[in-house]
Amino acid sequence: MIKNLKYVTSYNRKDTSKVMLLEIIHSIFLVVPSGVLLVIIWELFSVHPNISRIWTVVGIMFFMLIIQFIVASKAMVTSNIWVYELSYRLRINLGNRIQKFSLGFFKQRDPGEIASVILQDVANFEGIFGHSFGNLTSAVFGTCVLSIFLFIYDWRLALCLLAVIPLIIPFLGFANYLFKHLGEKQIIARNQVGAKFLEYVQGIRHLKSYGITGEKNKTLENAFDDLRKKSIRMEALPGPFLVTTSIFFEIGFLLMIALGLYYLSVGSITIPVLITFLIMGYNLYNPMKVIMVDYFTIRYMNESLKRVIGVLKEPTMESMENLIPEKFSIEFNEVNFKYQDKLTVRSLNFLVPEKSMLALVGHSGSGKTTIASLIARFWDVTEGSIKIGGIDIRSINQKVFYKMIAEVFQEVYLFDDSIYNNIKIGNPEATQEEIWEAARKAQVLSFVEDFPEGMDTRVGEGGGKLSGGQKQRISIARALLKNAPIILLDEATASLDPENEIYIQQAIQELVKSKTVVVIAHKLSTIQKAQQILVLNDGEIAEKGNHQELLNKNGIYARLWEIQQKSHGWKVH
Ligand SMILES: Nc1ncnc2c1ncn2[C@@H]1O[C@H](COP(=O)(O)OP(=O)(O)OP(=O)(O)O)[C@@H](O)[C@H]1O
Repeated sequence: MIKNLKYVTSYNRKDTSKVMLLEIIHSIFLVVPSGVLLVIIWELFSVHPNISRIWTVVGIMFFMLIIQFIVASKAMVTSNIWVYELSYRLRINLGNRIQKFSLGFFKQRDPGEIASVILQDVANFEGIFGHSFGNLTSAVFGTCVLSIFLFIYDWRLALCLLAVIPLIIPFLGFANYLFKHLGEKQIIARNQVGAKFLEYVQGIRHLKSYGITGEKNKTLENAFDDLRKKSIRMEALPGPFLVTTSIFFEIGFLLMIALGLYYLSVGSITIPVLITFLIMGYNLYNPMKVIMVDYFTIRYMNESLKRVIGVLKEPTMESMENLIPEKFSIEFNEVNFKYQDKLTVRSLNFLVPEKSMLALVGHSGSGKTTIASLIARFWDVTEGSIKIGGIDIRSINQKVFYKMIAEVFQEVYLFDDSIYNNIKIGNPEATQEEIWEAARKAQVLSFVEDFPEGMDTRVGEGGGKLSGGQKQRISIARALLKNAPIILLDEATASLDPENEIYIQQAIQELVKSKTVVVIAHKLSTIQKAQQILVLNDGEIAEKGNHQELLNKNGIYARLWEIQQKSHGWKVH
């Protein structure tokens, strides 16, 4: 826990020391007035009380009270600013870090989980740490200062009060153990609720269309129920152990009274000392109770912090050397790739010369999308290397790399903005003329003309107000505007109506002109002109050549070709 707190507070070391110092001063001024109380009691019990001395002490106590008030206010404001500053930095760092993760990271992790780390876990840190850090610091120092006073007055009674502490350690240890494990489970359940809720809201359209909102709602209810149970367990199970520790404090206090009375009876202490112990002794335990409660909340917060730091420490995909290629050939050298432990593509060796087209063909699950994703560096290869223009893609400057590649995949994500702005994403610096030109070439204008607001028409969340073919044409326009030298294309013509299909084919012809193209082909008729075709089988290259060479081989490709010729428009997978 200390390590995690050190990690976070390192964002603002200067203010951390300042807050600690203020809290220490605050705790000293909090307990010192009760320390000088003995002087008043002493005077009151003397035969001739020195009233002016009593007033001086009262004056000192009043002065300390004012200082304590000023320091406490300052500590509160400073620590709040400090904690909000730390959580602000945490959020910014998380945001910056997330930008550098492989795109594969987002496919692997639940978006709800990532969101809950940024929103919930950081908020947990902010809420708990701001409140408990000051309490804890002042309680620890308050206890130390108070103990020193008590030891000065009578070390035997002070020892009696403190002797209960070792007895409560095993109970605290056990409560701590329970809290850690149950807290971990509660946080997982809480994040599950977030993730399931997000999934439910995002998928509600499809759930409704299949009439299964009720079933999914049940899953959501189960997640809520799980969270309820785990939250109750987390609060209830360590509770009895904490209550037991309070009983030890009461026992310690009673023993101190008994011992004090005995010492008084044998003349070993005076009445003022015993009265001081009765007042201050009870106060000694209050900060300890605060320590216990706040310690457990801080432990709970630590579970959130662990997750935040876990995300901050996830490996990023930064460039090793920041090189910039001048040519745009693509070369695979002995590439193997595993998703987790599953070897998905193996021993891939091929070269796509600059400005030529490579088509990937194969049954569903044979590895076509994985190869395209590896070129786009959604993931890094497990073994071997991929080079662009002779440079390992891991050594290419990241910004340059993402500008070099344009993807037109089946899944098109459009922002809830105008068609014009959605195309502009391809190149935010493009002029109005360039955007209209891209829209024309990608056959976007041919459907935009039917909309009253034309290019200013809002497409709705995720492009929900457009058809699949229309969305794809916008994504081609984006790619055209990007004018990247490498195009990764996932042909999705099978689900489109004939009119849309013709438009998209025309748009693609525009897009791939003079580019290095890797196309995931579903209809073999569209790739006859490709310079190279790779036929994949279970992640390996089964056949390689151009259309005619592969037909001559009379293997898998020739069979697929024959099937597609017979059933016109039939999809390969
Ligand atoms: N994110 C992932 N995590 C784990 N396994 C994956 C992941 N993505 C794909 N796979 C697996 O890798 C294998 C290859 O998948 P890939 O998507 O590359 O095939 P494909 O040839 O493009 O299929 P399709 O034509 O159906 O899109 C499949 O067995 C698939 O289950």
